[in-house]
Amino acid sequence: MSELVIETSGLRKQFRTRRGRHVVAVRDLDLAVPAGGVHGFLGPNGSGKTTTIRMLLGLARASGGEMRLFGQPVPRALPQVIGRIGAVVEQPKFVPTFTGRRNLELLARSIGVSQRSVEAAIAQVGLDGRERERFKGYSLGMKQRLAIAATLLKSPDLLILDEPTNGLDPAGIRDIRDMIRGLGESGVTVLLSSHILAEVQQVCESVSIIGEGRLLASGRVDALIGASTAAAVRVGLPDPARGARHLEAAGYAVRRDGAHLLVEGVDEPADLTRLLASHDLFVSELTPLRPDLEQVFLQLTKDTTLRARPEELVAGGAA
Ligand SMILES: Nc1ncnc2c1ncn2[C@@H]1O[C@H](COP(=O)(O)OP(=O)(O)OP(=O)(O)O)[C@@H](O)[C@H]1O
Repeated sequence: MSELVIETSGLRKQFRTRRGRHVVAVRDLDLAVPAGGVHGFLGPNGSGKTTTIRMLLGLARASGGEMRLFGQPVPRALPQVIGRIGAVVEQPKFVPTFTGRRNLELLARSIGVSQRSVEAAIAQVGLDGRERERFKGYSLGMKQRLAIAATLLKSPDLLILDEPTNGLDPAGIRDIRDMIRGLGESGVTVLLSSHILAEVQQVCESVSIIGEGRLLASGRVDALIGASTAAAVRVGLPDPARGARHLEAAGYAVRRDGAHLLVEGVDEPADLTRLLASHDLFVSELTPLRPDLEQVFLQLTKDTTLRARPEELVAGGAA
C-alpha cells in the first residue's frame, strides 16, 4: 500500500443559505489520494470539489467527518503540514505593474526562500523568456503559470490545483496540462480538480469522481475504464438492415452508425458472429469500442447532472 497524502472519511459540509435552509455540498466523502503523480478530482459543476479543497486547506470548516494530510489530522495539524502544500484555489494577488519575476522575488523574500528557487519555479512552469514582462500584460494562461510558480517556491510535496485551466483557450489548456504532467513526473503529488474529462484522462494516473458531494468512483484511470462495460461493438455487414432485425430479435440494442451497426449489451462479441452467420450474414468488421473516461464519467454522473439543480436543499436542521 502506498502512503496516502490526502485522506478523508465521512467528510460533510452543509451551508446555511440566507433563507435559513441547508445546502449539502459534500456528504460522507471518503477520499484516498496516494503519494506521487497526478490524481484527478473530477465532478460536474457544483459537485463539491472546491468546497472539499477549501476544507482540506482550513479555508472552510467541515460539518462532519475526518481529514488527514500526510497522515496528520487536519485542520488540527495544519500548521505542521501546510509548509509541504502548495495550492491554487483562486487567482492570487500579484502586483500588476511588476514583472512576473519581480512578483515571485517579492514572494520568495516574504516566505524566506532563496532567489534560486525563483529561477527554478520559472523554469518549472515554462515562463522563461516571459518573466521580465509585466504581470498586467500576461495572458490568462501565463497568469495561471505564475500562480503555480508562486506555489512551487517552497518546493511543496503536494500541489492542489482547483480548475487550473478554467477560462483558457485550447492551446493554453494543453500547455498547462503538459506542465502539470511534468510536475507529477517530478515526484510532486498533484490533486487536479476539474470538470474537463480530456484534461484528466490525459494527465492523471488515478481519479476520484464525485457527484452531488458523494464519491461515485475512485481508482486508476485504466482500471476504471476497464471495469466499465464495453460501450458497444461496431459491426460491419453487407446488409445492415437485415442484421439489425436479427440482432434486435435476439435482444440486443442496435443503432445505425453510417454503414455500420453499433450493438450494445454484448458480453461476448463472438456471440454476434455466430448469430449473424446462422442467418447467412457474415461480418466484415467486429470492433469492441472501449469506453473512455468521458463515458465512464457520464455514466456515473448522469443521475446527478440531469437534475435541475446540482445542490440538494434540505429543510433546516443540525449540521
Ligand atoms: N458559501 C456557500 N454558501 C452556500 N452554498 C454554497 C457555498 N459554497 C458552495 N455552495 C454550494 O455547494 C455546492 C458545491 O459547490 P462547489 O463550489 O464546492 O462545487 P464545485 O464542484 O467546485 O463546482 P465548480 O466545478 O463549479 O467549481 C454548490 O451547490 C454550491 O452552490
